[in-house]
Amino acid sequence: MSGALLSVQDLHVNYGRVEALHGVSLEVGAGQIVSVIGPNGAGKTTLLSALAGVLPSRGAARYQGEPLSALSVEERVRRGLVLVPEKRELFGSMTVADNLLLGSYSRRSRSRVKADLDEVYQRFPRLLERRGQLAGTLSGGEQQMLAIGRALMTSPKLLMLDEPSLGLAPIIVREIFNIVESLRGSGVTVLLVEQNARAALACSDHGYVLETGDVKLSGPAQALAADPAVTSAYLGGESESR
Ligand SMILES: Nc1ncnc2c1ncn2[C@@H]1O[C@H](COP(=O)(O)OP(=O)(O)OP(=O)(O)O)[C@@H](O)[C@H]1O
Repeated sequence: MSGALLSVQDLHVNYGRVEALHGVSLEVGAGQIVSVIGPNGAGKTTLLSALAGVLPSRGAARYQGEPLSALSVEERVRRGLVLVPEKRELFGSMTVADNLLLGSYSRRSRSRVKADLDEVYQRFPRLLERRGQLAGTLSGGEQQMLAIGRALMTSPKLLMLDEPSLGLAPIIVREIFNIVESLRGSGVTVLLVEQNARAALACSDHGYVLETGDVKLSGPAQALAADPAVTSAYLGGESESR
């Protein structure tokens, strides 16, 4: 894919002497939703942490055509490469509104912050209702919405979501994936890491299967969801159309 927003080639990441990613390559085109699916320990979180710059890596990754290695963690965020981590990392003793405002800490214009906040509340009416509530007292699904909402306050171009469905009831998972899908219409590109392969592939354009630090399969999400190797390992043995 030429002109990809993110292009990763032969990415290696080590934890000490143990290599966790053995040369991962992937591309994310502007406006796409791209999923990385795979089992526990496959290296999904490691991949996103390396792309966010919080883990050192080797290989060639380019974001907006520029070598990622030249960009600090802060510079990546400033340019719109934003990670919503698996553990959500909210400030539990601060209110919903204050957590959201923390996402806009680098913004100078108050009117822009206000506009972004209004947009987040429009997308997540539940956060508006609970704006004065302490983040630590929210349900798991609400906390995930807050984590995504806080990331949206940074005006991301490429939002990297690490297992947004983790620990959530199926009905809430559907709500979260509807939100992810709605981001496409807002010009936000998404790189989604998920163990819930069915839900992830159903809302994605393209998918990669990561196993023990290697990309084992990749292709259009619909084709992957119908691939017997994927259905037997990740989709409970049945192929299902979108
Ligand atoms: N801080 C660490 N130190 C040493 N090894 C680590 C560390 N973090 C992860 N690993 C190892 O790296 C490999 C990839 O882990 P990673 O957390 O990236 O997988 P994952 O696909 O995100 O799994 P999960 O879905 O369980 O979060 C695993 O073998 C894991 O044990």
